[in-house]
Amino acid sequence: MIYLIGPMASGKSTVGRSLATALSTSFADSDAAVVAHHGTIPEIFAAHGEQHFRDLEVQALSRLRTGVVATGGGAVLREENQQLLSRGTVVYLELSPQGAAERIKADSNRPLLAGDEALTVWASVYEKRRPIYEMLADVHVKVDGKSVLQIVEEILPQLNQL
Ligand SMILES: Nc1ncnc2c1ncn2[C@@H]1O[C@H](COP(=O)(O)OP(=O)(O)OP(=O)(O)O)[C@@H](O)[C@H]1O
Ligand SMILES: O=C(O)C1=C[C@@H](O)[C@@H](O)[C@H](O)C1
Ligand SMILES: [Mg+2]
Repeated sequence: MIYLIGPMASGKSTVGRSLATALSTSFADSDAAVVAHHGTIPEIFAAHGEQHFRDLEVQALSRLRTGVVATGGGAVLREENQQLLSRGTVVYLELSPQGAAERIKADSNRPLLAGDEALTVWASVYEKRRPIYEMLADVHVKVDGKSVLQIVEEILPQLNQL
């Protein structure tokens, strides 16, 4: 199992799909798995709160057992998920605030980034999580200024060296 971790908009879903294709394996996304069963992420946050979403995220991740899995940006917060990820190979995508600014402007699907303070929130959420991403990472790639294909080509040789 290969898990993609990193802050919101770092490209876990996009790079994960492309990495799975390169490795001729399956791709799954824990956010998409939650949404498929429980409705959109903004709806879940609004109706039941973030901790309920985290419970659903733990359930979804525990059910994904093959191939490449893109996690949600906050999945690493839960101890159960940290243990699960540690049993697989973890790829951490690092993104700068400048890179994030370009990506999150027009996106309304991340409840934690709703509103004018989106980038400030993104950065403060990231700083709290950065030590966990670094602790879990087997492979660490800085994604700024790189195409999805370039990122995949950077990940592949590092996976082979593990
Ligand atoms: N290397 C890249 N270059 C340019 N744009 C990218 C790149 N990777 C991803 N993107 C774009 O950035 C946005 C965020 O990507 P993506 O949804 O894959 O991030 P994510 O890490 O899965 O975010 P989340 O934590 O919210 O699930 C998308 O619009 C995607 O098309
Ligand atoms: O970083 C986060 O806490 C989140 C990231 C997204 O992938 C979603 O899982 C959700 O919007 C929460
Ligand atoms: Mg995603």
